[in-house]
Amino acid sequence: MTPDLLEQGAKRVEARMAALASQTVNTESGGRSAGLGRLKLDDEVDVTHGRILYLEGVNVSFDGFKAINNLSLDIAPGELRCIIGPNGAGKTTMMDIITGKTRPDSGTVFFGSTIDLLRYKEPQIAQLGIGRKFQKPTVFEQLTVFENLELALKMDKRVPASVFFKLSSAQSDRLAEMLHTIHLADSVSRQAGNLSHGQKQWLEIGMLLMQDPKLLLLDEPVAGMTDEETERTAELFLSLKGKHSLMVVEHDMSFINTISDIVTVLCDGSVLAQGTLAQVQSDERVIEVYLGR
Ligand SMILES: Nc1ncnc2c1ncn2[C@@H]1O[C@H](COP(=O)(O)OP(=O)(O)OP(=O)(O)O)[C@@H](O)[C@H]1O
Repeated sequence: MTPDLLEQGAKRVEARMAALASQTVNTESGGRSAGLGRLKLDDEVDVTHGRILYLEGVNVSFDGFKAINNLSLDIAPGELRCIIGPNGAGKTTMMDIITGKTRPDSGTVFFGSTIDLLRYKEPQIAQLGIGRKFQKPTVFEQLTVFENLELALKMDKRVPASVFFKLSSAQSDRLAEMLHTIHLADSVSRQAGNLSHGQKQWLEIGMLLMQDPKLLLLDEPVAGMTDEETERTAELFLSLKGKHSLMVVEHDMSFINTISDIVTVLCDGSVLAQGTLAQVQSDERVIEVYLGR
């Protein structure tokens, strides 16, 4: 990461942020930005160095307790990375750092080669194209599946009233395609509150995908799902791999076995082991702190 690259990246992002503030950016849907108020920054994430996410030497302490301890990790564009580790390993805190919820005491956190995430606040990081899915589904229960996805397209915090919003044909096509991707094409008119837990999770993932995130962080996505829902979620994630970069925190080993390429094991706030699931599962240190519990 050269100072030049850093400077160029920071300048580009700052220009876009300034444009957002003055509402002069050309976006889809008649001046509103597509997605939940997020700018489209398709050309802004420089992955020429082969990394969409890069953490180096990150430290965070809470009241003297080191939750993240010299953590270094990187993810390639289009990769589906699984993160496992015992309770308290620092998985959630790591995601909090990437998304700007928690500020590290020291270290480096980059989105691509040029965007220093530590310069930005949580909403700006979402605008840059990092989506996050928490463990519990959060959809608009009173609205239909279709309306939830439509809302994900049209909601724009800068535009107070969105009553004049009308889907373009490209957006309608995209929405229809999304319904298939998230296995909800047959439930388009159902109220979200009446969906199963797994279907709500898919719907929320669909809402995030409508914003076309570059990187999606997912915290225990299959917790509480039936076996069938878990299988379909695995299919969904495998279909997203390559188009999006994904970081998935999970405890469900059979799910990880189905979806993973590289698995990172976190323990005591840093990387304990990394490799294929078979490799980390046969690592004595991993068995001792996590798998052999
Ligand atoms: N805001 C906070 N204040 C104090 N301690 C915290 C805070 N956030 C996290 N911790 C501590 O940091 C450590 C790492 O927590 P974290 O939630 O990141 O772990 P985790 O790997 O996500 O665990 P789990 O699998 O149980 O969700 C834990 O010991 C936790 O108690």
